[in-house]
Amino acid sequence: MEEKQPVLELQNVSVSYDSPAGMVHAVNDVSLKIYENTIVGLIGESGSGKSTLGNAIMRLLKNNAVLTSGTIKVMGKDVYSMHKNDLRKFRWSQMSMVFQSAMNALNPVLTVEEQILDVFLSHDKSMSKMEAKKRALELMDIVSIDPKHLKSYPHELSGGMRQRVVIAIAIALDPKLVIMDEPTTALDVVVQRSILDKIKEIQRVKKYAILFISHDFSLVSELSSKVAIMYAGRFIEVTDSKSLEQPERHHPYTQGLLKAIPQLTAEDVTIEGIAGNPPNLVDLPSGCAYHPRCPAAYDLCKKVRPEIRYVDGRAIECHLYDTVQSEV
Ligand SMILES: Nc1ncnc2c1ncn2[C@@H]1O[C@H](COP(=O)(O)OP(=O)(O)OP(=O)(O)O)[C@@H](O)[C@H]1O
Ligand code: NI
Repeated sequence: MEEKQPVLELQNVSVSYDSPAGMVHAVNDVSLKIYENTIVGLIGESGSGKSTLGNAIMRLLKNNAVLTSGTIKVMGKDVYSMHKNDLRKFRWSQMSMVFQSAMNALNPVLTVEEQILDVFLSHDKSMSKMEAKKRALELMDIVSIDPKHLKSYPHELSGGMRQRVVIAIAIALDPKLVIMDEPTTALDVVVQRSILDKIKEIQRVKKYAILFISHDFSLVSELSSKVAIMYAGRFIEVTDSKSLEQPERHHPYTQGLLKAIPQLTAEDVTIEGIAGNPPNLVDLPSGCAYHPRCPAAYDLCKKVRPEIRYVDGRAIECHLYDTVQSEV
């Protein structure tokens, strides 16, 4: 049987920033496939490389960043071998991103309607203003914003509404892949919940492939079917979300993160954080980058970087699991 084409395919992707302190190895050798109608979560501590990867997929890296290895394909097309003009059409129509803190980056001098119309009219020169206005109204309905706010300026809207506008802009052209970088982080819990429910609802209807970036483990595992756990730029584990209900047979870092989630039902609600800090990405530790913080680290971990092993269907980079099985 012919294998279904992934919407997003990352193959051994690495990204570095050129900085005065040296090369910052922000993303290191990550591989992942996301198929249509699925949400994959990407989690990791601050500075682990999540946004860099999102920006890399969109080919919107900062000037001092370089894709040092690997390929990024969206709908089978290599994003980095695309001609600039094709890329301009491809971006937003096939792949889009809700950028971290984007709700604070809406243009303050344009109304919501002007910003949405701009997306339609800049991508489809043949679209009439009438048609674009009709589509903007439909979008407002999808993200549940009263159409009267089309005439509002961003500062007149609440944070939750601005975030809905940003999501509306990202899905305006009905892309196949939507990257959402911490789309609810700055919002209070109630608003966060309503935005999440909205994302789930839109995803169900539109069958998007979504890469959902967050540092909130419980939120990500609720929303996604699969989760990639990033540490020092590497996917140290890629697992189905369901498996996260059991703390056994995961990467020690994943286990540390799981322990850090407050268990509201448990009698003992002490939260154990992970001791230590993430490594300096200019000068990564030898062997496994997690070894200085890992309670289970032994000699080999300091010397040799672990290859991926497949443990109960999870891809784990850890020496504790010594049998290197092939992917089944
Ligand atoms: N323009 C830049 N120049 C140099 N280094 C950078 C630049 N942008 C990011 N970095 C570094 O790259 C690493 C990864 O950053 P990135 O923003 O991708 O992390 P993140 O996982 O998204 O973090 P957060 O959860 O805080 O958003 C960090 O060490 C950061 O300091
Ligand atoms: Ni980020």
